[in-house]
Amino acid sequence: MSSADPAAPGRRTSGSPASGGRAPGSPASGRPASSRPASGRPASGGPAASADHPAPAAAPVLAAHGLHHSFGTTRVLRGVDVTVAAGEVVGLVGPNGSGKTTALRILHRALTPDAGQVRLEGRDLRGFTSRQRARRIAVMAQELTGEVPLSVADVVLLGRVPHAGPFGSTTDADLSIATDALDSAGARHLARREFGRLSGGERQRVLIARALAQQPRVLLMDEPTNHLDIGSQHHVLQIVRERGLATVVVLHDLNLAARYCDRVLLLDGGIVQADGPPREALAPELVSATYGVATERATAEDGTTQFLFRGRPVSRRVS
Ligand SMILES: Nc1ncnc2c1ncn2[C@@H]1O[C@H](COP(=O)(O)OP(=O)(O)OP(=O)(O)O)[C@@H](O)[C@H]1O
Repeated sequence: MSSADPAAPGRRTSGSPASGGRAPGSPASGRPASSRPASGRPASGGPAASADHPAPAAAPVLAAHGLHHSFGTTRVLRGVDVTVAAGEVVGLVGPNGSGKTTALRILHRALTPDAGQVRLEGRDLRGFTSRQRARRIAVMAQELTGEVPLSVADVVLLGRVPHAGPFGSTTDADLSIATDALDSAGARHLARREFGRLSGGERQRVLIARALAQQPRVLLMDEPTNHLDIGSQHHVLQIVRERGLATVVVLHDLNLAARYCDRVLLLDGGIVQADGPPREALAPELVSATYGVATERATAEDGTTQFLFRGRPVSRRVS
């Protein structure tokens, strides 16, 4: 890839704990349209009405079943299923150490599970070459590799590498795609800056642009909003929704998960405690038991869900 500057040209619940409600992976847009905000960011940044988002196809693009994994003697995942369909945004939530990142890493083969299988487009993920995987799955990991002495434009163009021809040269199409990705992520003005000198939030936007430039079918994101200001958090998740990709996103902010995800998977102790529409998977009693904090759920004037955490400890579930 050249260092051309793209800026120049341009468990299942249906809310109940692990009880077998909807099958994991079933389309999640069962979330009532009325529960979605009519619009977003305060006036335009939330998810669009579900009518704007085609219902996810029944067949998942990416499906993991029966994942078990341990690090040494620590059992981290204990029979986890994760599925995501085209156009579906699945939120992976749960307390620190519950296994979210581990599950996400298994979904793109950065980690091989002790047991369980992952299928991409209906085929065993192990049958894909790394290049074939990279053409289909983009990952925005937690780590910010800030020491890389590359410009922002170069970092975003790295997203095009899996699509490059035999000589790896950057085409006009690559530049146009990278520019579009930078625009979408609100980072075009950063194109000529050195990546390693950006702020945490700026880097986050650039890494999102790189993932978009990859033009994947599946987007895996590990806490993509953790360095972003409130407005930017909404902006980024709105972008994610608009792209219509099969997306699995690790989030700590339950208000964001409720607002932007079609389906939420609540992990605790390596077990899926709930997998369903946010209204069900994030029922206050489930949230309280999972996080050990008194939780109330309110509905704001614009119809969005707002969690209130009282800070008062309550007994946690023992997984
Ligand atoms: N490479 C590793 N070697 C040993 N233990 C690990 C490794 N990676 C993760 N763990 C452990 O596995 C458990 C789950 O970690 P994981 O990162 O999946 O949790 P998480 O839900 O993403 O947490 P957080 O919300 O804090 O990011 C933790 O106890 C962690 O210390």
